[in-house]
Amino acid sequence: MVQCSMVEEGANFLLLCAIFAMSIYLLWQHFNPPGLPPGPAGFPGIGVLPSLGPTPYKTLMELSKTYGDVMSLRLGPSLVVVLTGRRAMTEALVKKADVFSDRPPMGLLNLVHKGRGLMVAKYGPKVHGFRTLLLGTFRRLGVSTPRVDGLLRPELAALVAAMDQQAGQPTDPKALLSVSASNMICTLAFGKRFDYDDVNFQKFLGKLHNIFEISSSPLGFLILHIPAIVNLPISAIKDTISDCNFMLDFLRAIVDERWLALEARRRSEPNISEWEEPSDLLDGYLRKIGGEDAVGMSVSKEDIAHHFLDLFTAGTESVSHFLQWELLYLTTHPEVQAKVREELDRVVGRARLPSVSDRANLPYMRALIDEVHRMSSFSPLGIPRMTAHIVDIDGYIIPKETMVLTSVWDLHKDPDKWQNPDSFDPSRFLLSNGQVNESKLRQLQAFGLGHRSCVGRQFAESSVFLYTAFLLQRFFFKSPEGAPPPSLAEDPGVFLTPKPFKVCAVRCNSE
Ligand code: HEM
Repeated sequence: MVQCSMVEEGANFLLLCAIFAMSIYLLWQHFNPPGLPPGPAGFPGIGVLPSLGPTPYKTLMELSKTYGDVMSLRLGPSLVVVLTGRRAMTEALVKKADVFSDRPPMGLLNLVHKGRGLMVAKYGPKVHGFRTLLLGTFRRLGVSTPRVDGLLRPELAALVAAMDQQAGQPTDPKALLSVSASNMICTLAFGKRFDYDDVNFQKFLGKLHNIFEISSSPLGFLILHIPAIVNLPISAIKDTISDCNFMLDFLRAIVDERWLALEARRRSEPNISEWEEPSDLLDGYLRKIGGEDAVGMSVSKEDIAHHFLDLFTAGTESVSHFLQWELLYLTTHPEVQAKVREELDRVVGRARLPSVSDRANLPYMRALIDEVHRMSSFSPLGIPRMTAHIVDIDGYIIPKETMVLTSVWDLHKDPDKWQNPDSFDPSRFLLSNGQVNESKLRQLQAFGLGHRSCVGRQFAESSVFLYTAFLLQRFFFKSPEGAPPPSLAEDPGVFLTPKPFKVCAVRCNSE
């Protein structure tokens, strides 16, 4: 009897061991399915997060030299695939766009949008329809044509006046550029700008800034890879959600006011097809309410508020970051500044205002703008994507719902593609005849690729061009007298900003 129960216990023990071993194997299989792209091993639960260091984009660039253009690793519990190099990015984001166009859950923004909005929504007919509506309205507003000059000039004039008030004294340009970039989005969205000292607008900007700070901070990085963190009682998270809700209320109020005006107009002029082109984005969106377009998409006032929140979060800081980097490079490279102003003086002069139609005749200025994009690479890993279903790339298997990062940093800094990649040299984008080298430009990827590429790109390009031309037509930018040269190193984060610096905007004397 005793012998029999010992045999039974032994068998049970073996069975338990077998079940345990099988569970471990299945778990391992679940987390490391066969055929994954190669990559560094990490620690259970946290993956390689601790070894990424303060500049993950640089660490990932180094790792890709060992593991290749398609690399997999774990950041926190989530499986992440990192694409490096244009070939791998085009293969995934363009050729297999239907699989690579979702966004992973982005903690805070998902909580705020609750399924609405554009930037964090899953790709499908609704996002496609909204992007089509947005791009169509941009076209009707003429954002890449001289029609946009008139729309943007009041804000450019206000920025120039604010810089004049500084009277050439050393000033950190960050706050001013941020309020101005935000006003550009207001102009585009609602056809109006706010005074820089408007109390409500200041409050709105403060909230926008807070959202950006937390998204770009290490906490933002952690939330992206361990979304459950948003449920922890962390005051910064609660504050950000309430900031987003404040911004939504601000936008809802504007949408409601304009909706009432539109309804009144509809009553007096019922035939909308006879109306003139929309005056701003909101006008274009509101005219769609109640109707359905080809993809069966209807628009509500609430959709509009959520979309506009995305336009502000995506559009304000990107343009403001760009301009901060541009001023920093112009200040530290006076020879480049002199060259771009010489071209501007020759082509536009000082007697008339620059127009987007001048862009084609200012190759050096275009090259300057592209070199600022390359050097700053302020979104060094793009905005994350997620696979919609299982897919193969280069013979590797990438499971459904895998986060995908694009190594923009590597693309812009690879010494095999760029001579002296760390030196600021706009002429790298020019041919020997002084014209822009279009094939070199195609190596840049500041605005993403495929179905989820930057929807505001044309507007961003026109505004950045007009800012550059307006400011350089009027001011010399130089470092404060006797101050050490400002650092060109980035403040690391999800989005890269320059370290705080001061600049003197001195009026050009011969106007
Ligand atoms: C210098 C300026 C800008 C840069 C460098 C930039 C860059 C980017 C990048 C890299 C993405 C992600 C693309 C991808 O996933 O492939 C993006 C998305 C986006 N951008 Fe921009 N952007 C700029 C300005 C703007 C402006 C001014 C607006 C609004 C008017 C805007 C609106 C958006 C939106 C809504 C998305 C999300 C699109 C989607 O998920 O479908 N951006 N941008």
